Amino acid sequence: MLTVSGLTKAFGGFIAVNNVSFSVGKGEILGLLGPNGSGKSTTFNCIAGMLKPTAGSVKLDGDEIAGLTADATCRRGIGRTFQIPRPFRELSLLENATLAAHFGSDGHLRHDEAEAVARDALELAQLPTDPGAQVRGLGAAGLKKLELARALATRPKLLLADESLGGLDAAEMRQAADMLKRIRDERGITIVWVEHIMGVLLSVVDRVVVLDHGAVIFEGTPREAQEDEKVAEVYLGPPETRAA
Ligand SMILES: Nc1ncnc2c1ncn2[C@@H]1O[C@H](COP(=O)(O)OP(=O)(O)OP(=O)(O)O)[C@@H](O)[C@H]1O
Repeated sequence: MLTVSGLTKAFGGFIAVNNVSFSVGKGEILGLLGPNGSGKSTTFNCIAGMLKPTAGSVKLDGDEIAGLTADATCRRGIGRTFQIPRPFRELSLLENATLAAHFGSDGHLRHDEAEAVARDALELAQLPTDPGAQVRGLGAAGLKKLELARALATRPKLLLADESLGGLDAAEMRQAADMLKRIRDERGITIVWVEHIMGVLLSVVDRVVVLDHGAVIFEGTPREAQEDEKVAEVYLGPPETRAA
């Protein structure tokens, strides 16, 4: 469904993403991993239209989308969450999700239709749907859920989830991972999940791509990733420096 080929992004003379290629099949959950600064967000932003690639191709169901704006990629069916949630804090949860539903439909939904889509998205993210439920008072996990609900309300076929585990405790991480899996299992939504920590992600994703210094250093199953020496080196350092 998504094919990234030779994706390159330079900031001046610095190449943040260097000739990156991978693909994601329909209904798959792909984990895009790598340490801080390895180029994950830049790759993600080139796919979602927040950045224009310097070179390369991004195809969604065979159509070239590299260089399209973020609005255009959203309307093609790419929904994304942001690492740092920035909801409209003065609006209710339902209003936040309804706005996202309107945005995702490019204004083609009636308000009651957008609200129905929003309720469904909030339910999927396990948030209250009553109009009185407010953003204030939500903790880190609640804000991450709202971020997910807003992305789902745009009715994506491909969900790009950015650092969904940041700031969560172990139980909340497990819940966040299970939620992404359920979204794929129940709705068939394809997911690219960007994360710098491997942990719980490996128990949920079908395949893993690991970036380091802007390049793909590994692609394979979660089990293969756990056994791969290059991946271990990137995450744990050279063998001689690791604790026994
Ligand atoms: N707008 C920019 N201008 C210049 N350099 C940038 C810009 N955005 C990112 N970079 C650099 O590109 C490299 C890759 O950054 P990127 O944010 O994609 O990494 P990341 O893997 O997502 O890291 P993190 O896990 O910390 O979010 C880093 O060295 C970063 O400093």
